[in-house]
Amino acid sequence: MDLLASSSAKISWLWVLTHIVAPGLVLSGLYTYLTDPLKRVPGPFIAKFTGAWMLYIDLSGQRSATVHRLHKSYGPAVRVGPSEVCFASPAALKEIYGANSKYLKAPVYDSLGFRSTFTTRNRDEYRGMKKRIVPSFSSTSISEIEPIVHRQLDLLVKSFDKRVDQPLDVLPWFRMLALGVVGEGFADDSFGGLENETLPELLNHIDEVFPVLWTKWMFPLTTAILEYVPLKSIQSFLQAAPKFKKYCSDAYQKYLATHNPSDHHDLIARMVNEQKELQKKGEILPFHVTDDGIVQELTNLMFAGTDTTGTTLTYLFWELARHPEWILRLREEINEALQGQDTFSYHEISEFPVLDAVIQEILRVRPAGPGGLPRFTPEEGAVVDGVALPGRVIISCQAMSSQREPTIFEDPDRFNPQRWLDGEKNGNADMMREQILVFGKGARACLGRRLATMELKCAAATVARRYNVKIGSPTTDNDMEMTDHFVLIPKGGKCLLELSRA
Ligand code: HEM
Repeated sequence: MDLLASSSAKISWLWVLTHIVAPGLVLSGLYTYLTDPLKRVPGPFIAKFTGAWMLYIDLSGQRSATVHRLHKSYGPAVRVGPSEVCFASPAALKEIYGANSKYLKAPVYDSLGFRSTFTTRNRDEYRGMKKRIVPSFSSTSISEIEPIVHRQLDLLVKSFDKRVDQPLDVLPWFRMLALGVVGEGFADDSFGGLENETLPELLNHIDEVFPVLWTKWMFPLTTAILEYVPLKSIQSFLQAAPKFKKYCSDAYQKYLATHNPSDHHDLIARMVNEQKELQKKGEILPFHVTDDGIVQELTNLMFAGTDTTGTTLTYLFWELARHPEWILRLREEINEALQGQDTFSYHEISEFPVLDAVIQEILRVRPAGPGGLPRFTPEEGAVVDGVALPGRVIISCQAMSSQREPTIFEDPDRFNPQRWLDGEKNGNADMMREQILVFGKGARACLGRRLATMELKCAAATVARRYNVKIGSPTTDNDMEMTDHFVLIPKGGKCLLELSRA
């Protein structure tokens, strides 16, 4: 009797499975497929169902290279997840990032650093934050930072002089230069890298900040569990973001102890003065002028201005080592104009054509931010480059693809500054510049662009004038393969070159 009952129970479960569950799943899959508003957007089959495959690619640092390959196979619009589409066309660039864009930053920005101007998605909160830091990026403010750039470059050259004619990993040196500039320029603390010729611990934490915040955002449960795992390496990894922030918090406290903000007009002084004004009026402080808000803004500026500029300079001198004719042309241009003058101001060199072409080309072919800048479609949906999208779809263009558009850049993977010199003569330069996304575009474009350009040009002129550069190890080209975790990172984590006095 019992046997009969259990076998009839088995039959009925099997029956339910084959007659109800399986057809139900097939029908619901079919319904999802037929009603899927993105079904006509080409892409890998798996992307219709999940974006998880992209997480793996993201973690391996291959996102921008993979999306670039997908565009080559599928065309200018590629679906990479159930509600994520990547674009690569001039029309999409204009639509998504152009003036008066209706697309807000996507939620992933919550994990791209501390709460600050860069990460804020809400339009009104963003306006308040931006208003407060914009004056620090005016041409007057940038010219006030210029002496810091030259001072840091003097230190760099002193260190390089001691290390000529031998293989040298230039990556940490250019990172220390970049950190020194933004550190002293915004937080009144260079963090001592080039002064002590030692990589500040802060730079090791910067490396880990993005992966930590990103892991927390993507896998909150796993991260919560990891917090209880008593392994030193895991705990140190998880603590990277607070440790990094602590350096900026200490610099802020040191500034307050040594300056009277009302006598100054730098970034910290302006924020603290606004804080005091509001306190005097008895008003509630918005987050961005609280002490914590100020420290978070400073922390993000260190993040935004260090590896971007440091990595660009590293890639530049690697490309110059591979194309020595360009370092010679650069030196010739500078020496001819400066006529034996030892020092120079940015104003004197900023318009040099070869220097300008070399910098534009390195930013094009080795963009410090190669990947997509994700935005969100509004609730009512949108049409991007002829593709109809429902609301809340993540859309993006990436510098890696727009800056390698073969119809605009001949032989797009090659470092060839000549294309910019020719472009200025034949009138194509503006069209080429339209494709450049390395600093973003539109209302959310990089506020540090002017500062970064000044720093890149001064550093390129100083170093190219003084040294010849060659590849320092048979592994260098392999080490310099591009990987990215939002910011470009050489795969090998180093760049061995050999400098010799010119
Ligand atoms: C080669 C150097 C640099 C590159 C390639 C670069 C790239 C970018 C990009 C692509 C964005 C826009 C991100 C988006 O739309 O999602 C951005 C935003 C930003 N960058 Fe840079 N950046 C560089 C240097 C700097 C420096 C030196 C600073 C200042 C310390 C800085 C500060 C900022 C800020 C504050 C924003 C946020 C702008 C906003 O949302 O209004 N950047 N940067």
